[in-house]
Amino acid sequence: MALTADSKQHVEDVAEDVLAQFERTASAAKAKLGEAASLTTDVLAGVNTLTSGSTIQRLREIDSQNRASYELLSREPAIARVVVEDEEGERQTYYFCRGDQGMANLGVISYRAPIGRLASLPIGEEFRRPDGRELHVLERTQLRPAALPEGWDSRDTIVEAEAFGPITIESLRALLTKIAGEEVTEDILGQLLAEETVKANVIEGVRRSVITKMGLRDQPVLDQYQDEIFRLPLDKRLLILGPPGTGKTTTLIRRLGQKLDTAFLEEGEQRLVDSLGTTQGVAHSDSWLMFTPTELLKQYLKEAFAREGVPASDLRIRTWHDYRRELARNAFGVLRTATGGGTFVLKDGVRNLNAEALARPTEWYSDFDAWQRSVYVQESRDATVLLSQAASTEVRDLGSRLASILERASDGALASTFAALAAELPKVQALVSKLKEASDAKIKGVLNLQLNRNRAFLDELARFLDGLQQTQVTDTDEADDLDADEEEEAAAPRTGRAAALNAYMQAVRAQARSAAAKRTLSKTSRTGKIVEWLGDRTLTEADRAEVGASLLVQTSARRFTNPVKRYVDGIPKRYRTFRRQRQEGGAWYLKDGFEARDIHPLELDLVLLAILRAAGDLISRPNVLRDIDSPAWSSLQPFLGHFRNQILVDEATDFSPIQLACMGALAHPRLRSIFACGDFNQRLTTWGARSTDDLKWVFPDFDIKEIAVSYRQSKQLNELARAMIRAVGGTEQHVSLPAHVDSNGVAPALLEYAAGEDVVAWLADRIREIERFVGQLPSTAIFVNSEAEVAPVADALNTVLAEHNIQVIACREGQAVGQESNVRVFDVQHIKGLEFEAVFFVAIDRLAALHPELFDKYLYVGTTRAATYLGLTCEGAMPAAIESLRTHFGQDWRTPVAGTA
Ligand SMILES: Nc1ncnc2c1ncn2[C@@H]1O[C@H](COP(=O)(O)OP(=O)(O)OP(=O)(O)O)[C@@H](O)[C@H]1O
Repeated sequence: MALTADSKQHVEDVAEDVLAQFERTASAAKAKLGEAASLTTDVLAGVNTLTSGSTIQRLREIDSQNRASYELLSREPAIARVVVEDEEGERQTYYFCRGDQGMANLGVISYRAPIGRLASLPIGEEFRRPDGRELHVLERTQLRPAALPEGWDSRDTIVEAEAFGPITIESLRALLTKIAGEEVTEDILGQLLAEETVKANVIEGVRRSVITKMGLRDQPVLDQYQDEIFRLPLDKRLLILGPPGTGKTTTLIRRLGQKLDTAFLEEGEQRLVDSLGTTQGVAHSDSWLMFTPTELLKQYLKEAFAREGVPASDLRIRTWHDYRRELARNAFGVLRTATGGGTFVLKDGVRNLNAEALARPTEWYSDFDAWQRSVYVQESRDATVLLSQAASTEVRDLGSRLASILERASDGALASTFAALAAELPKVQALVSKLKEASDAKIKGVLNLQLNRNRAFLDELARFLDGLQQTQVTDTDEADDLDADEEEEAAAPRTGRAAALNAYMQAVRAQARSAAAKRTLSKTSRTGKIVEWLGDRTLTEADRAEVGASLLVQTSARRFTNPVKRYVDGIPKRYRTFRRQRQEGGAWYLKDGFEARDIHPLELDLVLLAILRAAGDLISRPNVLRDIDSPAWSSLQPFLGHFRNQILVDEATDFSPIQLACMGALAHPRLRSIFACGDFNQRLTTWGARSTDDLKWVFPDFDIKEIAVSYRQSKQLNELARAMIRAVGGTEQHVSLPAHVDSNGVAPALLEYAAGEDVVAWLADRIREIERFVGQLPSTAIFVNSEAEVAPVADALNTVLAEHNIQVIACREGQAVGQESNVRVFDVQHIKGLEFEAVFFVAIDRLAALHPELFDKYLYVGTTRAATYLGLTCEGAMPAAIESLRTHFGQDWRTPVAGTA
């Protein structure tokens, strides 16, 4: 394009300023890199041996941060240049860089700093500096520095000023070089050609860039709405909603990058984060966790995290599927392990939930949680009743004190009950020890008697036990649990005399207890069998009643030796009882077809949430956190290790409200920093959150922000996406295309009544067409309906495309492999959150039959992965649900679509 003479001069001045600034900054950064190395060696050499290891560690950290910043600046001296004017009419030019440190003496500031917002503001906007000065944006340039052998350049620079723009300049260097050429050349042909090159170098508006590889595109400067969101304070519960391609994930990563750097936190936040770091023993930069729905998305985002300088992202981006199992199995003992802990066996395929549970998970959870709280309180009250009826006045007094505390317990306020119970702990503990000593002495007394009569008694018992172990592999679940809390003995010995002693004590206790409670022991249980074997080699009947009574008191009193632990650890077992009761009542569960120990993943979410919230509610109280080492609260300590300063969730609408609440409960209660993004129309799970009400249930103070500029898709594909939402009855959203960008593309292509070789030939033709149009093969994906189709489709395409040396990769199980090729075949279930220049969707009519519940969502998510080229194939006719979209499609990209030519 041609600019006016004034504007041309202006742009040239800008170009000169920019390239000189790049040179200055990069040289200064390089010089610093040389200096920094020797400086650290000096400092460290000067450190005497008394300086603590942590000081040296800190120095090393600072040193490596500095080095990383200088390295970044030497490669990328700036990403934006902004000219502002203050109230007095004074002008100033700022340069902004990507990393966390700029070079203030050269006028380069980090984009992450508050004033970095200038880079995102449109011309004419006002910005108030922290010192109160108002700045008015006059001119803005977005830069992409490139170091060439002949010097610095900036590619596809976007310049915007009050008088002109935005314009895109392919090469700032070429702009300046051509000017010089104009003056010296005498050659008219040369001048004409040069003029044309100059014109081609400057383009009106902003160009869409082609996606050339698999991975989130680099977008160094955000738009003003995204920018505002990523800068919001750390201690917020934020949710960004927006249609596909509006930059939700981009904003999330940018926010994480900024918030991990304590220099950009607010003062209060910095202090809090420092103190959490000290108590938790984990640096703020490591204290985060992000959830994504698929492994593939995690791979896809890897490079974007690296660009942000976020360390070890691999370890901290997790799928809920994996993390849930880890928490439930290794941390909270909900799932069974080989060492004997845990209650349940997780079964993905178990069919035990009814439609109500699936449709109203939050009510289901609330029902369970209210039930389990009241059962806990009721059982504790029952225990105090037993204590109040004991023979000893000491026990009776304790019983009535505990009873009056529980009297005041309302279901919602267990924390104050626990606090009140805490004062009684030492007395309860002393009582239990005293009683236990006495009853143990009695039992050991009879044992000694037996040993005096027969020294081989324990060995004989051990042999009997070995026999029992072989015949009886598992004990019945429920009966044993009732008494299992008898002793909190860690790892009871399993064989030999020690095991025999243990078994003897337990069996005699069980016998005494049942005598006192006037119950009979089950003859078929392990204990029943041992008691039978013992015959009269046990307590006398009179002793049995007395010891039994004491044991019953002990059991009741033990409920109060560590009530918090009892409450939290008892949740899985309470869940099992809840399930049985509700199942009998016909609520939430199917009548039969599953075993008591099986648990569905969505049930496991429920149990985990009850545990996490129970612990989190207590820990969030300042007095609890302060006294976390005291016996009353110390059982909560392990939870601290699971808290993170920041929790992030990408594609939040794929997670159920219960899952989101679990993730939220992992956020440190002092900060409660949660950042999630998603889009209800893109929900690809049957259990995912469906409405803002679901999300408000998770956090009543969720601050929901909407963004609406759709950057990914061409105008044609945007229109198709919107029409699709209307056709399938999704929620219509406000969406607009970026201003000044030529978003015109091509109509999507449709192939009907085709299968097998015909489809492969059509795909191959379209792929070749794209390569011709673009001049290179951009990032291209082919979606198929199942894992089994991935390899055959890739193989068939490879055969056809071999003559043009186009390699097609089969991405099995959602694994993206290698960078060497740009055409990949995926099972459609893995494609959430990704973006490609071209997308083909094979046999979408079969998708309708495969996933009737989610067909429209898969179709919508699949088609919105494409930036420019979209091709759909059907084995039969286009599915009826989207027949109305037919007018949007062409057959290929050579012939224009009817009505749009
Ligand atoms: N401010 C911006 N200017 C230009 N392009 C942008 C901007 N923000 C994001 N993009 C680009 O838009 C594309 C989509 O971004 P991103 O994947 O973050 O969107 P999303 O909202 O998470 O999408 P989806 O809902 O499909 O997961 C990316 O190529 C990204 O680089």
